[in-house]
Amino acid sequence: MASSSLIYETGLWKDLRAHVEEIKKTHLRELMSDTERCKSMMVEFDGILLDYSRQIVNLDTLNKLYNLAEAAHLKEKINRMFNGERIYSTENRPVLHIALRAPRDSVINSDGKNVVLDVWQVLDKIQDFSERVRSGAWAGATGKVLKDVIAIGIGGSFLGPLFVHTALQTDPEAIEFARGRQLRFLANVDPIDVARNIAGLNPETTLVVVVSKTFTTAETMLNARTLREWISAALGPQAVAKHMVAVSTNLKLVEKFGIDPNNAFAFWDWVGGRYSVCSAVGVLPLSLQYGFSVVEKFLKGASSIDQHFYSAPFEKNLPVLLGLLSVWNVSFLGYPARAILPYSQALEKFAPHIQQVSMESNGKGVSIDGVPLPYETGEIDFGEPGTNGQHSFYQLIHQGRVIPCDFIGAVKSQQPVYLKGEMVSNHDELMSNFFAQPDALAYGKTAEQLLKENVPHPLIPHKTFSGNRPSLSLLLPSLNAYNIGQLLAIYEHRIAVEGFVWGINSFDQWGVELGKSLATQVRKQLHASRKKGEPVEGFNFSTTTMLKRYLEESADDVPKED
Ligand SMILES: O=P(O)(O)OC[C@H]1O[C@H](O)[C@H](O)[C@@H](O)[C@@H]1O
Repeated sequence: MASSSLIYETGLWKDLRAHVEEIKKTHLRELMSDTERCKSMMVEFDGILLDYSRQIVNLDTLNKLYNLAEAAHLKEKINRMFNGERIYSTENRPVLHIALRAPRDSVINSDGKNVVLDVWQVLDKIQDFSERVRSGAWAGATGKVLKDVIAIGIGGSFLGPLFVHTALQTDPEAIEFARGRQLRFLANVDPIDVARNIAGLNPETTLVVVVSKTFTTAETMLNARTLREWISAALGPQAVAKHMVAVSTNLKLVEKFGIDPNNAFAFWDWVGGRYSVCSAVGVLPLSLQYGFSVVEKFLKGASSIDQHFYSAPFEKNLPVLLGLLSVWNVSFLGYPARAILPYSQALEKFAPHIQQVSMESNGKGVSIDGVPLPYETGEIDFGEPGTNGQHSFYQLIHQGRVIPCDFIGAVKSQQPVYLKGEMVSNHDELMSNFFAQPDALAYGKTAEQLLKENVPHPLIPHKTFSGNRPSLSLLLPSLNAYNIGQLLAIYEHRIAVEGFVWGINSFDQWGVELGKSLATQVRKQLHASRKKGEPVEGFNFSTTTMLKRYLEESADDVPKED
């Protein structure tokens, strides 16, 4: 129980609170006119430029935030993570996703064991297996090349790999390696998702990868049984051995399911589900689709950020700066949401992935010592690629609620288009918006400006923009596998920084358990009512009414078993 004091009780926290009034006196328009200030808020590392000058901060704010980080022992916490200490206290585990992308010759010890050796043993196995599948040396039961892969998994065993796959899909190098192959993801227990995944696929040419850290997740296991049946029905039960492999930390359950443990790719309990995309969870399906060499570049990009995060001083450290700014926005300025706005269709699945990493990590109600928090943690993350989002929810961001925005853009497009006679290239057109939106949010538009433009008086209030809406911009050189790895690691570590400062455990997720156990109760009831005609019992009036109606109206749809 409570052993250390909350960061909230420190003088530094109170000092930052008091500082809010001060900073709010200056509009972002004025803050932006201070070139020296803006210059100091541009930070570059390994080709990535961060511009946070449109945050509602001055140099004083930053110093106060660095002091807060010190009071929260941020550096020590980062070191403890990198040293393999058991910082995931509620399950007494280390948090070592950084080891998943560490160079082969590096040493990261956990309990006196160099885990990098284990990591590379699995990476080598993935490389070998994916090359055999891709070449046809490992073929399906009827001798055909397994050119299509369905990866079954949910949550952390799905969102990260989906994000990276979506991002690589149009990368010119990755395209070459993916020719003639397909990768699909089956996550939802909704049978519609099964139907969509198998549509147009032939079991003879399909490899199913069951991805589950625990190998107990209800959705994943039911989907795995469903696709096992799909393969068996078409090719006979013996075909399963050639058509199904697994990724898990629980190799015993993999075997029990009927998958040869030799065809299973391990990872370890020191990898959190939502931090597992660099383990076999992501590396296996992505290597099957794009070849191991492309995926290795992705790992290298993440590793570069790991080193930077570990060693750069706070004022030059991208994840630390981003994390501290988030804490500032949430805890002091009182902005509970964050919009993730990549100006690239390739990053279409970035916001959904970060949603899990961030909201499952930092949406907590107690401190790491179990003390109820007197302040809120975590952000409400959402986002869409620009420019699509502009035509959807930006209205609210410009004139409604204040939502700090992350603008993410790339200098080079994966798929440039230059049309004759157009003013600019298609990528320039996209990026015009990337550069314009942050200023629109920061500066807004005043009634005086509108008057000068002869806007009719009654429309002036409607066309006025208050401005003073914070954002930050990340400009990447391009969006190849390496850059995608960098981006992933920046956000992973940013989220850890926030959790470290808030003094919470960013690595557990007890909040998802209650719903799961209530679903078990409902599942039992549905079984008892359908199979034995038992009445609905033990639920409140509302749930009972809904359940009865569902059972009655679907009675004819469920086939009777003998
Ligand atoms: O990989 P699995 O063990 O199947 O877990 C899949 C997911 O389910 C859980 O409910 C957790 O909330 C997620 O963090 C996890 O990634």
